[in-house]
Amino acid sequence: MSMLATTEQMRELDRRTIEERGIPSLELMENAAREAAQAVVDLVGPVKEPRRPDGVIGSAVSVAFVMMEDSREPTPEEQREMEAVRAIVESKNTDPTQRIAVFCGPGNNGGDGIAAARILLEEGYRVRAFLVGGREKMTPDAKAMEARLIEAGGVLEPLDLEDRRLAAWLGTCDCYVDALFGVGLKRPLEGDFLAAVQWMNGRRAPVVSCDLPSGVDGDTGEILGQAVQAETTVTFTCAKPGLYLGAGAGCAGEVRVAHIGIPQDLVHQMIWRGPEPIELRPDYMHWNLPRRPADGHKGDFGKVFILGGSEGYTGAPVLAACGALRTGAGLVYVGVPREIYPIVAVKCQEAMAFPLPEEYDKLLEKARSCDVAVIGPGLGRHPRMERLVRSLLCDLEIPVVLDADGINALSGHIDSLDRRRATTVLTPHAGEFVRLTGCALPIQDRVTAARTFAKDHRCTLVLKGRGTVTAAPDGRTWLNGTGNPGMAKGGSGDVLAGMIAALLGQKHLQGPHATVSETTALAVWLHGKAGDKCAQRFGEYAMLPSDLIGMLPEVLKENEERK
Ligand SMILES: NC(=O)C1=CN([C@@H]2O[C@H](COP(=O)(O)OP(=O)(O)OC[C@H]3O[C@@H](n4cnc5c(N)ncnc54)[C@H](O)[C@@H]3O)[C@@H](O)[C@H]2O)[C@@H](O)CC1
Ligand SMILES: [K+]
Repeated sequence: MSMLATTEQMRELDRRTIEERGIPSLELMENAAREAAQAVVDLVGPVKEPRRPDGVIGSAVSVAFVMMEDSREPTPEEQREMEAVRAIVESKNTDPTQRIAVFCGPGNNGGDGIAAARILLEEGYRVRAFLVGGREKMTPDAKAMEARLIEAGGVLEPLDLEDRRLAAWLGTCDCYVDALFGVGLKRPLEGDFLAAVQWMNGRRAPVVSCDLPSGVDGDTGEILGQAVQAETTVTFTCAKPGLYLGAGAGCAGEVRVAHIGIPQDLVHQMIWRGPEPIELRPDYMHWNLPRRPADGHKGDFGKVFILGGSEGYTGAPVLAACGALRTGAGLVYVGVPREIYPIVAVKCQEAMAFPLPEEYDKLLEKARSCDVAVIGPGLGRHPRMERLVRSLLCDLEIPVVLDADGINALSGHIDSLDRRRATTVLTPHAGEFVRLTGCALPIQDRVTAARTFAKDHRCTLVLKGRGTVTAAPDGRTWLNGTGNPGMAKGGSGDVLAGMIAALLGQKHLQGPHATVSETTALAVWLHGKAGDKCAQRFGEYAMLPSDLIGMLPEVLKENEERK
């Protein structure tokens, strides 16, 4: 399922499941815990039986000796403590049964952790569950899970990281479960919570996070204080936007969506058919690009008009043109300033470069003869060019993809966008978005920022970055899960602008269900997918935006409808 739920929607969904459908909250928690426990088992493997010693764990033993901060002789009591710590560390050799530490917060996320601890204990793992924060804050469900844990022979201990024996045991763990906070996180982590997060992040053993990596804002991906770096995040019922946005995406590891017994019809009613759904990716094509009509000719697959380029930026319009051609465009025209025309013309094979005519009307006529325009790649910020951009926006009745300096031309002139009679897709990165709107950096809630802009200005807004957000004027929103930091290089955006235009220009791709925004989100997904394949083949350091274009045949072919 690719629908995402906000933290507020999740709370409402839980509430209605319990109150209206009579499904006990403990049952939901038990299911959630079972899924989290399974993720732990997947990481650490089946329970190992105790076996004979086969040597000393060298690196771990040194833990015992770090205790002495100066070089004085240890007191007898310190000596005993060191021996005890050493014994704990060495016990891992005689008792290889996997050790799991579960860090539980006071809320229901903590309840999930306590229940997961019991399940793992019953399976035979060495498990210790720790409560972080005061007992007085524990929810009734968390307390009920504690009672079940005790019944199963376990105990919920307070977490004291100053306790050297405890720290030594924790250091021998094979896996940590992070059940500090889920959708109830309200403010930055501090004190014992922060210390627990830092502890987990400082170890090599993997972390399984319940619902969200603690410290990640589920709606925005913002890090509140610090956040757990998870190996696996088992998120319940629906994934949350914060798992794909910004820094949160970097903390989530592998995201697994676990069904915990919330009725599907309720999920459909509240999330799928909710007023402003957020999707992880556009699903309408079921990941198959429809076959090109057999009798189609080049005019049927979209004529793309590109306006861009300036002295020093001769590559940008060419990258956009190649991106468009490799995404199926029928004909691509590239209009560039006369002084760089000879350079651009040499770089173009299939695309048709032309020098910008002196007369505006001639340029307008040329653009009007096309199905879609890309305005902006490498255009520069000369006032004359910015005026030209605004005039074209006003006069052109074909869809326009506005990128880079095309977007900059709107700052202080947003009315040029509002007056448009045809569709506009804007593709700013954070810096361009800030210039356009005057909002402050960093943009904390990128989903809301993109949505608000798209609704206010009746356009499609693609806010690029980790977890690119595509927002439609009707409130629908897509988050993108593909892509990687290797794409953060000048030129990647030009390729994307060309790709979006190519898909918008191909009429057979747009049926009753595929809106401009949805098609745009598809281009974003394909672009990221090409990036991921480039990262695999060339590595994130070396891959180039032109490699993205080179990878498009593979990506598109994989997604073409099979014969
Ligand atoms: N019945 C339900 O509602 C279910 C809830 N589930 C789990 O419960 C979670 C939601 O539970 P809760 O609403 O109790 O929320 P959490 O468990 O995420 O946290 C809420 C508690 O943390 C405190 N808190 C928030 N930020 C803090 C901070 N920075 N420092 C210290 N304390 C802070 C709050 O005051 C509150 O006591 C979900 O994410 C999910 O993991 C699942 O068990 C499924 C069923
Ligand atoms: K968590």
